[in-house]
Amino acid sequence: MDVKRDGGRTCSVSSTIVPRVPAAVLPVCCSETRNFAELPATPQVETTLPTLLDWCFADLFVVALEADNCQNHRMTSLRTSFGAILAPFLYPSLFESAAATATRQLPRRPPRRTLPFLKRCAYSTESFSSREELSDARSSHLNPSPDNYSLTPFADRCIITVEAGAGGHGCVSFLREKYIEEGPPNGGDGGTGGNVYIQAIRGETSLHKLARRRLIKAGRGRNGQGKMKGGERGADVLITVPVGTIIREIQRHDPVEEAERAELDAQRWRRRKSSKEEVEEEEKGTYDQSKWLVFPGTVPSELNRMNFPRLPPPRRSHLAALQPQAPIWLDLDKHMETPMLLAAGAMGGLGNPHFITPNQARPKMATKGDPPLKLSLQFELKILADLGLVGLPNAGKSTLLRALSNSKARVGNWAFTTLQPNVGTVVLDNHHGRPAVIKRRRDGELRENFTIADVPGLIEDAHLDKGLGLGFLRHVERAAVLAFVIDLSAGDAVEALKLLWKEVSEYETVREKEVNADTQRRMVKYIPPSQNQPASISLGLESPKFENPSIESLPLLSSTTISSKPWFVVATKADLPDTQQNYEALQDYLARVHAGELPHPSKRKNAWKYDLRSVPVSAINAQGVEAIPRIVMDLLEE
Ligand SMILES: Nc1nc2c(ncn2[C@@H]2O[C@H](COP(=O)(O)OP(=O)(O)OP(=O)(O)O)[C@@H](O)[C@H]2O)c(=O)[nH]1
Ligand SMILES: [Mg+2]
Repeated sequence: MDVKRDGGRTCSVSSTIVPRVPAAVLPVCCSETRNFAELPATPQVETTLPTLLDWCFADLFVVALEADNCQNHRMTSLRTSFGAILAPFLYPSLFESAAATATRQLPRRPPRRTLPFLKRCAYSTESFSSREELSDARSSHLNPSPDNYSLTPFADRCIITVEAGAGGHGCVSFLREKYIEEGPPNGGDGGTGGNVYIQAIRGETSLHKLARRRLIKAGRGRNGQGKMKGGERGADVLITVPVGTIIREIQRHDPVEEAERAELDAQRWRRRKSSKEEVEEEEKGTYDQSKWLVFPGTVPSELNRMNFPRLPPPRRSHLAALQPQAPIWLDLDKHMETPMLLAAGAMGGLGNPHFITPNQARPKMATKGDPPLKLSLQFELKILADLGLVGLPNAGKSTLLRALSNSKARVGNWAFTTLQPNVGTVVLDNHHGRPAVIKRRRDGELRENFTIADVPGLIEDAHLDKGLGLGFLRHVERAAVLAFVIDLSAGDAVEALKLLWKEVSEYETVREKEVNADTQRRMVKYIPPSQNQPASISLGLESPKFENPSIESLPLLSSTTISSKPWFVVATKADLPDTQQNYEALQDYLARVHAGELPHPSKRKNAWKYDLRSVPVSAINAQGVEAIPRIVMDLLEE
């Protein structure tokens, strides 16, 4: 163990050997009763553990713990450095005796579970007047009762029908003025329907608001009016989704596309007509109630005599060019500053002035607004957290999340306490303006925080959809770094790690198959000549069509596979007795995997094993967790 002294003012102890002593006591004692001058005089001395413990435990507890209002700067610096390293679990026997001594000597002090001076990330000390209060607050925060949690509504999948606004109808109207008995037509066009936009924004964390709605419909355009007044546009709709949402099209009903197809068929049909009369006959339109509006009060006999022109060709609004190509496949993995058009509103109908012909100066018909584009979309949220926690049920993932962030995830001593993912944010500067870890993002921006996703526990055969694990593994699939949370008190840690990797690796295989199937789906498709055509036409020579030759982008090949992500192990419950050997075995295993002596637990070839680290923590006491932000920051850069 190295004891470093810096001019007798500050002191730090660094060691891989962690003494089993009440961490609250040790540094405080040192600073209060014995000046640092009493530490061995050489700047860096090798000192034996018993020596240090003797020195610390001589008779110093009472004084130290009573000194609650101590402002000693040295003590503060000591707190941090000792607090960061003292994880009293590797020497249970020493701890037993030390703790017993401490308990004997402390006068009338209720036993405390947590250590008062240990700093926990993102946990402000300012709101607590005394250290005891702070200790109690931390204790209840990290070891809460099962009903002390906040449950935010959460949904990560939903299927929704999105409908753009229908067009408003055109108007049949004539000018009416004094002395003008039969004025010219002046019916306005119908308004265009509202558009549906989508935007991924950072603040959202769940799709539950969308899931409740089922149908999202933009406003219908208003009908045109007399005096050439065009109808008002329909109201637009904006769908906001969390960053990390994937949108897939399941079904589409595009009336304009159908009309275009019908129009194309009709054109071909006309081209083949032999006699001119037949073509002329065809040029004349017929009354179709779903397409035409006639002047109010027109009786059926009059309707029969009316000459309806051919319907105008199908139209799309100019905005439709900005719509994503069909079939929609969007991966909104970045915050969007501006919304993106999902479905453009339908065009409004035409007013009666559009149908003036030399033979018909006062047309008594207008067209109805176009029906809207309807899309059935599947939304899937894959949380984009920086760190994903993977662990067996009851391993202590949620407690770890609470220890690192201000999350109020549910904690309970039974499996499957967590039923939905929780995302916590670790503020690196601890809200004090001084960054605990200074790291920059790739774009040069200072990294002030990182996010952690705690997902329900995995069980054996989770990849066969047992338990809750598989459904939620997609949330860690997108995490930049993975933390495998292993309970040291629950049997062989190495076996637990292998089991977790097996499930993760199986899930990866399932995902790869999905991607391959998707690639197949997006291959160029041969479409035989339209089946709607009359038999006589389809017999003719028709050039085959190829649908979507290059419109659709292929699935993201750049997304890193799970096994190639950087990972580390968080060994929890290290405060419990008899966990030391288990941890040592785990460390040994990781070292051998790193050295290439043992295969990677995922059994995959290009799996990441460059800097395999393990952190022993006691999340319930917030011990050892300080090392995690640093490791995550290092690995995020990989
Ligand atoms: N002694 C000790 N107990 C711990 C520690 N961390 C968690 N626990 C306890 O372990 C139990 C399970 O903790 P959780 O955080 O709910 O575990 P989990 O992995 O989130 O469990 P699931 O959500 O069911 O997957 C709780 O009773 C915690 O108090 C620790 O470091 N030391
Ligand atoms: Mg949990």
